Amino acid sequence: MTQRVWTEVDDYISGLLIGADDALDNALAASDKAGLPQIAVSPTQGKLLHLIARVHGARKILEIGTLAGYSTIWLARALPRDGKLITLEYEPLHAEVATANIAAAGLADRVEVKVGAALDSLPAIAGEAPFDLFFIDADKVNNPRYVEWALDHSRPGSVIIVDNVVRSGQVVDATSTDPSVVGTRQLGSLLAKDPRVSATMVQTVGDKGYDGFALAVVEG
Ligand SMILES: C[S@@+](CC[C@H](N)C(=O)[O-])C[C@H]1O[C@@H](n2cnc3c(N)ncnc32)[C@H](O)[C@@H]1O
Ligand SMILES: [Mg+2]
Repeated sequence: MTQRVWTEVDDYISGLLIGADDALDNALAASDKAGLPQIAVSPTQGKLLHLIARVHGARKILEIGTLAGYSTIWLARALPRDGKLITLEYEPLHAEVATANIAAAGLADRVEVKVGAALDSLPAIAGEAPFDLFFIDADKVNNPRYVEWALDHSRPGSVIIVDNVVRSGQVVDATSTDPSVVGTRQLGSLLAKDPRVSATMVQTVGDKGYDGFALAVVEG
């Protein structure tokens, strides 16, 4: 199997089950126009996030790593009208593009974009806890700290999803000095050892290439 086949199959699935979507398509176009990197989740991954949030009945979501708000829109659409999503973004330009995209998607009443380094923003939103669902997709080196914070600000049954945990397969390399790989392996150890959580990691292929995500549920 090659990248060409993975992309063709993802295109087939997107065409079949997602289709054209003005808010999401315009969000990606605005992201490209502003020169933001093309590192959002794929449409099929975005819909997976949306479906998990719906199945879970999430009312309060924390996202770390907004970019242009593509995954934010998918997740926020799963919320009830009185639900809330807080998303943390380091780059002011990314936050500006995301804020416009979220407003254009009709979700400004449910979404708050906070600008700054996530570790600096987290203490200020502790009062919003517990969150029902966390989507962590920012600087991978800090993933262990983000998940620790999530565990401390969750409830039994809260869901934690961490994106990009496969690192092109480098996650198996215990000798790696790549900070993202080291952070991901520390995250894996934390998920394995912490009795507060039960987790798995799933490898994925698609139009984003070879990757994977971690899915965890907070124990009762
Ligand atoms: C992979 S992108 C997020 C993609 C987005 N979740 C989506 O799928 O549409 C990662 C984002 O995290 C942001 N970021 C990186 N380090 C951060 C930090 N320390 N705090 C908050 N955001 C950070 C980057 O600026 C970037 O916009
Ligand atoms: Mg990602």
